[in-house]
Formats: sequence, structure tokens, C-alpha cells
Amino acid sequence: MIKMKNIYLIGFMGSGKSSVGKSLCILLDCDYVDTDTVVEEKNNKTIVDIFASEGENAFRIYESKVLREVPFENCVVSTGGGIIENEKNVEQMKNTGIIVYLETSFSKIDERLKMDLSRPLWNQNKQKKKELFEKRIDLYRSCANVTVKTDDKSYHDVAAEVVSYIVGE
Ligand SMILES: Nc1ncnc2c1ncn2[C@@H]1O[C@H](COP(=O)(O)OP(=O)(O)OP(=O)(O)O)[C@@H](O)[C@H]1O
Ligand SMILES: O=C(O)C1=C[C@@H](O)[C@@H](O)[C@H](O)C1
Ligand SMILES: [Mg+2]
Repeated sequence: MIKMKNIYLIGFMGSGKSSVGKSLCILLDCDYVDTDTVVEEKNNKTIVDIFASEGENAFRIYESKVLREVPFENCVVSTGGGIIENEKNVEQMKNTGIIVYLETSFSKIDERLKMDLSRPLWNQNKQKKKELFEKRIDLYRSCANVTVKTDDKSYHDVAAEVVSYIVGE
């Protein structure tokens, strides 16, 4: 079996990292890790509960630890929206794979996450969400090897576009 570099999907909440990741790992027939899911499984708590009982900093420590434990090859990794806020996380993703930024507009994310209560940093006023979005855009752009716009595409189409970039690498 030919081994491939990891593919790390980054982007804001609701950009489709988890949805695209599942589709992508089927297309590439490789392993799959969703860092948010692993944090929840390891702690036996939802992300909402971790934020409420231990705070965001504790979540960030769990998240970085999970990233460090991901195998160094053959995985599609759907990351959490804030993983790029820690430079060491970015360094590790750069060293072990290709970073794919799923670029999505704020208005599209707002539409997708309208009823969502499972993301503590989305569950705050619109001004704060917008500020977080603006603050992170440059971080996502600066560390990405590949950027795929998602606004008017299904997540299957986004996954297929990622494959076309990877095959062309
Ligand atoms: N390309 C798309 N078209 C339409 N809906 C989408 C698309 N991508 C994701 N969604 C929807 O948006 C919601 C959030 O998607 P998803 O959980 O994959 O985002 P995420 O980037 O993993 O978010 P988080 O950073 O919080 O983990 C889901 O309801 C999903 O079905
Ligand atoms: O953007 C963020 O900071 C987050 C995104 C989600 O994937 C989760 O990692 C958590 O809700 C925090
Ligand atoms: Mg996700």
C-alpha cells in the first residue's frame, strides 16, 4: 500500500472540515481523525461541557495533545476551528502533511450554523463571532498549502476538489 502525507483540513467553524473529511477519506481510502471527536471521546464529555466546566484553555491543551498523537502519515485530519491559534500545532501540521484551508464566507457560515448550539464560540453575540472570524482569516491563509472555497459547493464537491489538488501535487 502506498502511504500518503497527512491532509489537515483547517477553517472556521462550519466551513465543513468534518463533513468534507469523512467524504475525503472514503475517496482516498485512508485513515480518518476528527480532533474534536477524539477530544470528546477521551474526556467522555461534549465540547460544550468541557468549555463550561474546565474552560477554553483546558480544551486547547486537550486539542493540541490529540493532534500530537495523530499518526504522521496516511490520515485525513479534520481539525477544530481554533487549532491554528497555537503556533506549535501549525508547525506540526506543516511538518507532517498538506494543510488545506476550507474558505467560507461569514454569511454562509451563519446560514449553516443557524440552529447550532454545539459550538461554544459560535454561541455568542454576532459582533464577537465576526471579530473571531476576522482575526482568524489571516492565520488560516498564511498556513495553508491549498485553499478551497466552499460557499456554493456541496461537501462532496469540495472533497473531490481537494483530491484533484492532491493528485496534482
Ligand atoms: N459544503 C457544504 N454545503 C452545505 N452544508 C455544509 C457544507 N459543509 C458543511 N455543511 C454543513 O454545515 C454544518 C457544519 O459542518 P461541519 O461540522 O462539517 O463543520 P466544521 O468545519 O467541522 O465545524 P467545526 O470547526 O465546528 O468542527 C453541518 O450541518 C454541515 O452539514
Ligand atoms: O473555532 C473554534 O475555536 C472551535 C471550533 C470547533 O471545531 C471546536 O474545536 C470548538 O468548538 C472550538
Ligand atoms: Mg468539525
